[in-house]
Amino acid sequence: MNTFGTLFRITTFGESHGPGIGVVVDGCPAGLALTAADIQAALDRRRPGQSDLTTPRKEADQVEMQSGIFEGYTTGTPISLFIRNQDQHSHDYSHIEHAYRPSHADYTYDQKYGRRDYRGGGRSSARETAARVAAGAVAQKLLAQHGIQVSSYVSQVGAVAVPVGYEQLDLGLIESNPVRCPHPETAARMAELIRQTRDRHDTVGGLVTGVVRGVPAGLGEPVFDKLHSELGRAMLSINAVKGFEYGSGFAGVHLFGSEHNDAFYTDEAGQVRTRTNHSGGIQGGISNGQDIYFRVAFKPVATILQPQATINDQGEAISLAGRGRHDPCVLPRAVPIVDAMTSLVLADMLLRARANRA
Ligand SMILES: Cc1cc2nc3c(=O)[nH]c(=O)nc-3n(C[C@H](O)[C@H](O)[C@H](O)COP(=O)(O)O)c2cc1C
Repeated sequence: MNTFGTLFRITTFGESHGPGIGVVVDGCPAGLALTAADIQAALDRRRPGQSDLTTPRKEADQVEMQSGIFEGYTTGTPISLFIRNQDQHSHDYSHIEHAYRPSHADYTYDQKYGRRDYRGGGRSSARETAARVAAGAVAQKLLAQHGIQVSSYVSQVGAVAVPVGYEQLDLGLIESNPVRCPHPETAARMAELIRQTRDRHDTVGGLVTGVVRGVPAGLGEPVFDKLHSELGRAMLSINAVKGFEYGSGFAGVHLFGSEHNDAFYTDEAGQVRTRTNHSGGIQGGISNGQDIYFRVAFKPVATILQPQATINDQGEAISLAGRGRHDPCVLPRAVPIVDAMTSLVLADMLLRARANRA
């Protein structure tokens, strides 16, 4: 399926080497102030060539708004956003026409479809995520109107990790460095590790931490499409993602119930709050009004500029080395993708919550 969401719905289309990539956003309410600049700002955070830490590939990623907006406001009709491909360099890909790149999607696409666009991976290319980022910017505008703020940042690259939790960070610093890590000392060490990895013609993975503030209690669904299961599905649908955890996550198994329980209290303003937030702002699949936070693990991506043993589509052993321009670490560019997928889930749940009570 190329569609995501229930009431706030997106369908993405396009390949890395076709005319472009696009998205149709269905179900966005009318009357939301929206300009191309809102969407462009998000795309500029994802596009290649932003710093020496990302691929030097140049894609301007200019968004064209083709429908759904009139005089600066959404009209309630499908919003169609298109991003033309510019820097395709098809000749970079001839060496992989018949090869199965290790840990990429070539073999599995051949098994499923029996044919594939080998130039840059077609639909398996993370270029598709540009469409999600464009749609996510629309969702983020809707959330902002309801006081919901979505942010995410790089919290680990390889073994270099931010030593404190998100509550102790100034999330206003995320854009203060090219790594998108709001802990400047750690960001510098991460940048150094990414440069060393690039110079060794290798790749390195890491973690993105997502934080959502201002979520009212009551968003989410009780059984299969719990708020955290939808967030997990959204994150695990991003290229190169290997893991998702929210709240205390896997580390919670080290605590006893007496330590893990989030005690309720009512604050001076009469708001229901919890003293700790191991639940990650979600209980029974529904937001409880506390911050939502989660972590997403990205693998070291597959294309490395050094020879690797693999096979071709005839099953013959070959040696393959990546060519061209690739990210040594996709974490800095993954941040706006995590923001987008988070915003899409929450916008959908916001609209669904309106249908919950008489
Ligand atoms: C922003 C971003 C950029 C990526 N760039 C590359 C790349 O340059 N080379 C590569 O091998 N994989 C890259 N990937 C990952 C592949 O798209 C992904 O590993 C591949 O489609 C196989 O899917 P899987 O890893 O989810 O199983 C990138 C992922 C993201 C999120």
